[in-house]
Amino acid sequence: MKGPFPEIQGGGSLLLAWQVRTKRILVVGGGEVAAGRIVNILNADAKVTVVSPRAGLNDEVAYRVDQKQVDYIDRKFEPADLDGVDMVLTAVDDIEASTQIYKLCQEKRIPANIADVPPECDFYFGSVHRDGPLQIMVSTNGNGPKLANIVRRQIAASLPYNIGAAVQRVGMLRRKLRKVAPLPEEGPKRMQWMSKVCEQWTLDELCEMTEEDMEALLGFYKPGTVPSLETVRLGEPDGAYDGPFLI
Ligand SMILES: C[C@@]1(CC(=O)O)C2=NC(=C\c3[nH]c(c(CCC(=O)O)c3CC(=O)O)Cc3[nH]c(c(CC(=O)O)c3CCC(=O)O)/C=C3\N/C(=C\2)[C@@H](CCC(=O)O)[C@]3(C)CC(=O)O)/[C@H]1CCC(=O)O
Ligand SMILES: NC(=O)c1ccc[n+]([C@@H]2O[C@H](COP(=O)([O-])OP(=O)(O)OC[C@H]3O[C@@H](n4cnc5c(N)ncnc54)[C@H](O)[C@@H]3O)[C@@H](O)[C@H]2O)c1
Repeated sequence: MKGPFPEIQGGGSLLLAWQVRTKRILVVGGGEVAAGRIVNILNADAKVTVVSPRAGLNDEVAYRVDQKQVDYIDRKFEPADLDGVDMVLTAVDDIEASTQIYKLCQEKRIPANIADVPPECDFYFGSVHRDGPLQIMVSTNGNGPKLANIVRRQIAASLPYNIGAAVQRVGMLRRKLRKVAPLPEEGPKRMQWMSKVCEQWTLDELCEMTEEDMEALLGFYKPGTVPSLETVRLGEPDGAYDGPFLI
């Protein structure tokens, strides 16, 4: 009999939004695949070291090195390169070197992705859509990377054109709200109110919300009720309010 709880569907992977801002990531190799990996991890503000002989660098990786967007070691991988490293990504055209690096990473318990060698990956990459603070990742769990790319593009095409901007505005409003209602015990009410704003306002309204609108909206802050953008712009609480809820 089915229980009331979600059924477990094993065989997936754990999709996370890994915060690598303060982490050191070693990229082994400087070809086309490495170039793609480097974009992904620089977009996540990681500290990046690339190790690869200069002759093997493609134009994009050479550009990142010249611009000092990454630290660079001009030679083949050596085990000491793993010192102080939090994550390793390899993209080399040398299967034996890859396997050796993966084994060293396992010994040192450093999570590693060996490009295109699934059994030697602690985690896979996915196909990612990015629009400002919004990221959507599609994984087929190793079944069909090209299909992941196709699904990702289809999802992206179906999104409202301004969704990234809406997410960015909502983030700003949430930070401001936490200043207006900072107490931990206000958390549940604050969260309910924020959810209501997201549900009641259209995406277009969320996007066009200026900082002035946000300040005005927060002047109306009262758990359980959210005024319309129109009301906020009129600047006066409507009949439903017994005045701004000031903390
Ligand atoms: C999503 C993406 C992210 C990225 O790499 O950034 C990614 N591969 C991408 C493209 C791509 N890779 C390949 C093709 C050729 C067409 C085809 O085979 O379909 C294309 C298509 C293209 O180039 O357009 C070849 C390939 N890839 C892997 C193998 C080995 C194997 O399957 O055994 C082989 C076969 C080699 C061979 O046959 O010899 C393995 C992996 N590739 C993964 C990720 C992980 C699983 C992700 C998932 O299942 O969702 C995993 C397991 C490990 C990893 O590398 O992390 C990126 C698309 C990004 C985008 O465009 O949006
Ligand atoms: N390019 C693709 O679209 C693609 C698609 C599928 C699979 N792959 C696989 O991904 C891997 C990398 O592909 P690529 O296109 O980036 O290769 P590439 O030939 O462009 O680059 C390989 C890089 O590895 C470096 N390298 C080789 N041995 C090294 C070592 N011991 N230490 C440090 N650096 C070393 C080289 O200098 C070069 O920068 C390969 O295994 C390839 O088969 C690539």
